[in-house]
Amino acid sequence: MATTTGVNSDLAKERNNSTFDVEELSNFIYRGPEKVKRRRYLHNLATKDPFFRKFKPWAFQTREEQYEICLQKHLYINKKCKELNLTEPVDKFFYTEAAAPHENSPIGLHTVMFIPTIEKQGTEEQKKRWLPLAESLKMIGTYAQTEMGHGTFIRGLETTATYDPRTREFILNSPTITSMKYWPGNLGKTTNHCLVMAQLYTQGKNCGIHMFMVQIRDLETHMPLAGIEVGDIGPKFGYGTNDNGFLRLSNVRIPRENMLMRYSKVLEDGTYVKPPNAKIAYGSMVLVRAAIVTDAARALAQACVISIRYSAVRRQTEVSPGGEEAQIIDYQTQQYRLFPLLATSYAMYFAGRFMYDFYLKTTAEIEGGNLDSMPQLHAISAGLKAFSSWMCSAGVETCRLCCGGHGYSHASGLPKIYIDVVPGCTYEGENNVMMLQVARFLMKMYGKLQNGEALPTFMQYMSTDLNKKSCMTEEVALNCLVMAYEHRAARMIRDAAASMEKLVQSGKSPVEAWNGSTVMLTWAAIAHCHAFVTKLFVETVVKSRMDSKVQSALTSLCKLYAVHGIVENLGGFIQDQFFDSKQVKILQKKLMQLLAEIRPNAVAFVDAFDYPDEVLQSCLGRYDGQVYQALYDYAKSSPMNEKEVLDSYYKYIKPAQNGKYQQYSKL
Ligand SMILES: CCCCCCCCCCCCCCCCCCCCCCC/C=C/C(=O)SCCNC(=O)CCNC(=O)[C@H](O)C(C)(C)COP(=O)(O)OP(=O)(O)OC[C@H]1O[C@@H](n2cnc3c(N)ncnc32)[C@H](O)[C@@H]1OP(=O)(O)O
Ligand SMILES: Cc1cc2nc3c(=O)[nH]c(=O)nc-3n(C[C@H](O)[C@H](O)[C@H](O)COP(=O)(O)OP(=O)(O)OC[C@H]3O[C@@H](n4cnc5c(N)ncnc54)[C@H](O)[C@@H]3O)c2cc1C
Repeated sequence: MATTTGVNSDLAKERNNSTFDVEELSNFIYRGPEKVKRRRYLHNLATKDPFFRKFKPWAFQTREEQYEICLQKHLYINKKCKELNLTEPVDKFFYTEAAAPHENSPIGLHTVMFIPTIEKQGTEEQKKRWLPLAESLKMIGTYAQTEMGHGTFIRGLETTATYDPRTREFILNSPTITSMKYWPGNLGKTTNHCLVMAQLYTQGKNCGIHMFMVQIRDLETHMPLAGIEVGDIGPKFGYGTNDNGFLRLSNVRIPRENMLMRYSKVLEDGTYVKPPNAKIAYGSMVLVRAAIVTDAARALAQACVISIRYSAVRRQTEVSPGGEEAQIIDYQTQQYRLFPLLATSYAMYFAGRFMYDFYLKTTAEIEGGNLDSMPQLHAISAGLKAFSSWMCSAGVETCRLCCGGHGYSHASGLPKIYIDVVPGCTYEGENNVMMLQVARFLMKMYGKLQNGEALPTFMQYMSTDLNKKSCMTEEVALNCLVMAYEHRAARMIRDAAASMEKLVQSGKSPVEAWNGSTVMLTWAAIAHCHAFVTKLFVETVVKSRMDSKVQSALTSLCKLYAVHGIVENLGGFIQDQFFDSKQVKILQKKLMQLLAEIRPNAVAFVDAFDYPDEVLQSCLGRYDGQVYQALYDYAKSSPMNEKEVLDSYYKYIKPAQNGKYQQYSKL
């Protein structure tokens, strides 16, 4: 019988049975005890602040309330960050995730893209002019690139910015319905400025897409300015807190100084000066792609906390007649669905950590004028963004399904996490398109390999001997697992290249050959990302200093990640007999062993993520495991239960019971 106070006894037992100290693992995840302390301090500041608790729960809010409440929260967050002098992105991230969990900010684009784009693409003079206004929210901006007709193919954008040397102005226009800006976050009702990506025309020539600062609303009245039509695009799958918008520009004139001119320029007479690399203008997308990796990992980690704690508390079905009902976490099928996701959440956390460090290092080089690493940064960020958002979105959905009926309720907290993470598969570059960008990079690397040229370290696995067979023994060593992933990726890269070559030899043009091979190219890119993430996980557990018990437990989790990925994608690993059937059996057996090995530590692994209940906002994922009382309280708090008898009973049900349907004939 479950108790209704204190910590649920099953959950308490789980915590007693773990083989390692949870605090030690938290210290490892968040890079040391000081950082754990800091994170807790920031979480506490938010969760204990009565301001954030005064609103009704998100799931009970109308769309308009979702927007308005979230706006208040984020403006307050902005104010508090200033008061508390929280300037580091990591500090802001932790404070915000606790203050407004999975509630996409109506000023988010201002922070995540508008300000960074000015910082990275603006001249010193432009930064001086705009950044103080943006910091004080006098200017609230967004990143307006996508149009109704074009999101992926940005060279095909239709918005025009035509330079008029007589007035030294650009004239912006949306010449067609499809050229209307559509989707930019915060654009509909919140922002008064936006950075508009438009085709630059000067001296009668098209110079490609460039960024322009455009004021769209009056700074006092907030009314749209002349030539501007702007609004909210309406309800979406999620993101109700965000006013994604549309924007139509008709002969809007802006001064020449409003083109972002750090790299490309239009001189007063209209002369165009090229940037050192045309793709440098895509930098803000790279920043957000890099951030999405951590964001996706966080979503899956929280979903795992909820579903694994719930699985430890939930009992269902007598295993033997008349016996006690089992904890659902003891069903092997439940473990098979959840534990690999637990492992994936760790893998993605480490990938996010790597991505963040790599982004900072590479952009520092770019800022210093060395653009050599731009292609690598683009390939890695595009690949990890797509791989992580795919894996984590699908994983959150599986976590929800693993919670049975209660997972379908907003009380679980899982739908909210899902609708927040899944657009990551689409925005900042649709995932298939991003994988094809990775494939393009891989094909270049393959060409270099063929020419005997040096490859960057992370691509050197491509030179592996593809006739070699796996070194896998009963021990299932980590290095053999990494080699398997690298072998599969190297083979798929070669096969995709061969497919293109064959098509070219058959008389197709290179473009046709590419299009005829995009499925194989995508397979190769996914396999490459899978190998990259697996290797990173293995290196993290093998090379990092940490408590020995934590290391041993984390090694099992890492092995599960790698073994499960092979078993689930077996075709790709046995296509060239890399593994023989005996080795496949070893791997399948190992997978079951690992599930059992991880079982006693499952709750400890999720506890180590250290998410307070206020952040999870889940009746099922509570630290104390008192899920049933929480579900009951949640149901009672539903606005549908405020009245015992709803007005609709008198208006519709009662008349229908009396055979009266006249009210419908009025419609
Ligand atoms: C333990 C860890 C815990 C620690 C916690 C740490 C805390 C960290 C704190 C910080 C985290 C903050 C987290 C915040 C979370 C926020 C995340 C959520 C935010 C949500 C907001 C999202 C809002 C969404 C906004 C948008 O969607 S904006 C619009 C985005 N649009 C796109 O992405 C469009 C996609 N299309 C394209 O990019 C391009 O069209 C294309 C790349 C597909 C093709 O481009 P193009 O046509 O120009 O290409 P070509 O064919 O001409 O040329 C190809 C060559 O160009 C190179 N290329 C392309 N792009 C780039 C690039 N970006 N850089 C470099 N090079 C590039 C190609 O490589 C080709 O090169 P080649 O010719 O040599 O082969
Ligand atoms: C919640 C949300 C927030 C957003 N916020 C912003 C924002 O703040 N600012 C902004 O500018 N934009 C924003 N966007 C827009 C977003 O960036 C685009 O939706 C995204 O880039 C995908 O473009 P698309 O919608 O045109 O899809 P499409 O390109 O039309 O994709 C449709 C399908 O076609 C396929 N496809 C397209 N091109 C190719 C190709 N070359 N090869 C193979 N397959 C292809 C895709 O894989 C996909 O399956 C947001 C979108 C969402 C959902």
